Amino acid sequence: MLTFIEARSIILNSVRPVGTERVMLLDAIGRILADEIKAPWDMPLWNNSAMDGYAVRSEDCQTSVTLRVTGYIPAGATDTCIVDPGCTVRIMTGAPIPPGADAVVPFEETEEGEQFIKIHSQVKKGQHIRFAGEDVKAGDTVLAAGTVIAPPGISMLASLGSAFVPVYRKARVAILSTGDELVELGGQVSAGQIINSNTLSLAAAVREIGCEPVIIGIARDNRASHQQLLREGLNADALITSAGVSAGDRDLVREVLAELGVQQLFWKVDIKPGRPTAFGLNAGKPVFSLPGNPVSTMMTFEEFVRPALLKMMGRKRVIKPTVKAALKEDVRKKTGRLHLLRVRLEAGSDGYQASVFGDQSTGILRTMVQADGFAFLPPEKGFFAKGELVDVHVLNRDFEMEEG
Ligand SMILES: Nc1nc2c(c(=O)[nH]1)N[C@H]1C(S)=C(S)[C@@H](COP(=O)(O)OP(=O)(O)OC[C@H]3O[C@@H](n4cnc5c(N)ncnc54)[C@H](O)[C@@H]3O)O[C@H]1N2
Ligand code: MOO
Repeated sequence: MLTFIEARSIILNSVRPVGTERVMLLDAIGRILADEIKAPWDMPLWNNSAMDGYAVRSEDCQTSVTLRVTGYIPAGATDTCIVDPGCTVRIMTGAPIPPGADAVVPFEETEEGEQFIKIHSQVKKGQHIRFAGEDVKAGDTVLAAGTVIAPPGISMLASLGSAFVPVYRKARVAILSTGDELVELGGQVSAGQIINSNTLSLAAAVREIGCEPVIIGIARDNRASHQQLLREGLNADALITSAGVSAGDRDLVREVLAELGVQQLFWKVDIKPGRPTAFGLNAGKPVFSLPGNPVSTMMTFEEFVRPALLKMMGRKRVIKPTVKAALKEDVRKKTGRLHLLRVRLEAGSDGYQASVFGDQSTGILRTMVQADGFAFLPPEKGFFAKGELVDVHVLNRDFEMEEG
């Protein structure tokens, strides 16, 4: 059977970015830049003051000096005035440095009179001036292709006049649940039935990473229903199904996918949970068949589907960060399979600690709701002592934030 790493590699080697589009700058937040952005001009465009104060000629100010105030330049001024020897000009932060001046003295370092000011400290040439091009030079690459666009990137693009930005398109991801026992949220739940939560957890997970979920519905446990809805799902950029992939009598997903031309690349991975996971390609588009237990569905999404979808949207870093964490208690497991345990994390001065705090059965949703990460317990070992370091995939970093 395939190992976890082998299965994930097959998936990641099979997917490609879905394509690009241009969006308005504000809509680019959180998206991935598709082309590098070069600066069309210097930033700042001209030498300007970094302080509210006086623009001076530094050579005049090597000892205590009195200077005549001959002008005033606010930010945004278009006409400027020359600073002659023995003179100074009042200047505001962001205003252009006037000809003649080569330094700025902040108000606090002057003694201000009506028409004269006194400066007692020595002034260095260039002090408190922001020079043209000191931040960015025309032609510099300011954002590389593949950058996740965050507010600082938006600021840079706005400053350089980019109203529209080339980004990777959002992948459209079809989601199909399967099973006769399922009822849609809001419907009447009779004996033997359960609410279709997988569609919603998957749609939420898909949306959380910036893809567009396309909810296909529920395929019932017969061939015709599977054929109709799987075919519909195959129109999207990717298809995720849940349930119907293990050894049950009515586990039809793989069979019908094969009939529809999907080439299966693997079925079954040596992990717990998630063993019945299958993966295939339909004309280059990925098809993920995840096990139906809601916990297994979400864990296999996190570990197999999420990295693939991120790659399809142009992301380079797609695998969750791994930290080493010390187990807070002894843990036993069967040997033979890689086990992914839902753990809570604590960050202390000695590093991370992981507690296996709840029932790890795949039927227990509550443990999933409270987990900060998945601890990876390797196949060959059956006992892990308290204090032993294990690899943990961090689900989110909220546990490291402080209460306010
Ligand atoms: N003989 C074997 N039996 C099972 C195996 C096996 O290898 N051999 N694997 C077990 C494992 S592990 C898992 S996981 C499950 C997964 O099987 P399926 O993917 O075929 O899923 P189902 O059996 O249809 O459903 C499992 C479970 O999840 C509930 N479910 C399904 N869909 C949804 C949904 N959309 N929303 C909420 N809950 C859902 C379903 O009612 C079942 O309780 O198979 C084991 N058996
Ligand atoms: O692999 Mo199943 O996914 O153990 O619950």
